[in-house]
Amino acid sequence: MDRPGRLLLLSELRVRNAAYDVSLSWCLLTWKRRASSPVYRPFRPSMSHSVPLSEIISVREEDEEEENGSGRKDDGSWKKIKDGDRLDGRLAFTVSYVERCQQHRWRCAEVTFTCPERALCRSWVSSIREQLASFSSRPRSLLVYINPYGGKRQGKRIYERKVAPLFAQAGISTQVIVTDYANHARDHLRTAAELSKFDGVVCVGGDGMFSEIIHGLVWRTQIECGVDPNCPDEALSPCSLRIGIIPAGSTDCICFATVGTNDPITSALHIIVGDSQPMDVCSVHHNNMFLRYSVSLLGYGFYGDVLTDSERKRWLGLARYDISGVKMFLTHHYYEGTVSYLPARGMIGTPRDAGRCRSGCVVCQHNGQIQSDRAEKYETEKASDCEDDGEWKTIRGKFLAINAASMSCACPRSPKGLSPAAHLADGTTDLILVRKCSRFNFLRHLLRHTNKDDQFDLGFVEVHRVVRFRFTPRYCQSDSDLELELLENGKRQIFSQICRDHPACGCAPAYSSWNCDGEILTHTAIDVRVHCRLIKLFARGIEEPQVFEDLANPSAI
Ligand SMILES: Nc1ncnc2c1ncn2[C@@H]1O[C@H](COP(=O)(O)OP(=O)(O)OP(=O)(O)O)[C@@H](O)[C@H]1O
Repeated sequence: MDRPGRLLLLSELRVRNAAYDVSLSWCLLTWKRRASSPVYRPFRPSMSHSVPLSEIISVREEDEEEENGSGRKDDGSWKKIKDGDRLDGRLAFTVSYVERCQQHRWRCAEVTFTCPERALCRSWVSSIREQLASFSSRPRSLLVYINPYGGKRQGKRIYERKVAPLFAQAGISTQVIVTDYANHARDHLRTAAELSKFDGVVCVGGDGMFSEIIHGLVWRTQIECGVDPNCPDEALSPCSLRIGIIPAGSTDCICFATVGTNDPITSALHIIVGDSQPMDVCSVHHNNMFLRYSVSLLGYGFYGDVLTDSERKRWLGLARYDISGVKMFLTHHYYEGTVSYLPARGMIGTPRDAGRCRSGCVVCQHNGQIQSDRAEKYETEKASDCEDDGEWKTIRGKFLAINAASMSCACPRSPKGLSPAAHLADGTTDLILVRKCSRFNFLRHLLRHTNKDDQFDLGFVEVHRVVRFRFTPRYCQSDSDLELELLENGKRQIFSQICRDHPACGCAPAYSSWNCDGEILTHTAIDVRVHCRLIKLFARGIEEPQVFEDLANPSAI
């Protein structure tokens, strides 16, 4: 069998009139400048470049016009060719590849090689094309949904100008649907979409649009696999199609957490090279009735109230979140209820780790394996109480906020996010309980989302890594629960309840709402279960700066 590093081609070719030794192996394309003089030249550009084949976007033979220096590109546009770039009638080919820029951005770079003979040029082009065609993870056909009203209403323009040309260059065929109404994409995916024709689904929009896509895709997968989506105890079947996100919304939190930047070109390149990032999805039920899926934040209390209030102020644009945030902070409502949860057992990592979920995360890999082993065991043993072999814990109290973060929820506004050490694909969610405290203390907690201090290192905040949880607001608790509480707390409690039920007195409301990835849920009593690695994105997680720098400057490797 051939070894991965085996050399496929080695030739002396020219790049900008300089001689280079160019080699092609199964994993790398390398071009190294031939030493013309032994004199040390510190300011000369790097002498050696390497590009992983997996990051080559396309290769094309230069046409006659370009060879003759007329400078016409394949797509009909014109580009400037400097004198040194003129190819003087010799045959040449151009390789487009991923180049890393600052802040996790990717760009498409090009290098043109000039060959001494036509046959050699053809051999190079066909060898590189053969290698690219052998990458089975690369999508060939994509179903694209564009929300024309997301964010600044630039979705269509962003796709047409920045993304479609790259897909065409990489030879990807597309079916594009511009949505006509909210939930158009979800409904199309649930029923009409011929999914067998595609290798992936692309969402051009924000987090709300992404949520539509997963609701359509996850639902469709369950129906096709015979799983009842309304049953909270059923393990959901993973979706086979990957999802790409081209950010064109207002916050684009999911894109930021999985790619490290909100940049349409970077996202398009991750799709083209066929990246794959698994991701957990939480199902949210109320009494055996499916409500929604969530991938980022479920928030009751503060974050639920901010969303509810901001929805009434849509006309204010993005400023509505800040205004509602300040208003809800000053209002300082707290809510009573019971949280029960199933802690994550036998897994590595805690919500207070210093390490972060990054590309190739070992915590996700380890915990994901444990979860799939358990799921297999469950399948073979069919143990009805498999889940209950863990111990449910219960906390009753008054809370300013109850948050479940299935990912860090980092975004440009809050670079650390609500739970900085949360993982994308470890099968858990971080349950954060902020108990009733003074406004000053709550402000301290909120400010820690933006600075370096540990936001959980406060007496009134607790955090648990869980695989399932339930919440019941106080006034949904059973009569016997309430009687017990009243007996415990004495007569004063009865008057407080009467007061709360009486709107005229203007005291705090008894219920908040759940903010589920930016949508308001219709019920407050919910049952949430994490489904490990239910979906996959065309992404690779945020790359560590070290990896990033090494690959950006491969000659240094
Ligand atoms: N054609 C359409 N007309 C009206 N609404 C639509 C249409 N297509 C999609 N939507 C809805 O628009 C909502 C918002 O879209 P999207 O998430 O793309 O942008 P955003 O809200 O500005 O960004 P973010 O969610 O990142 O803050 C989504 O909930 C989606 O269901």
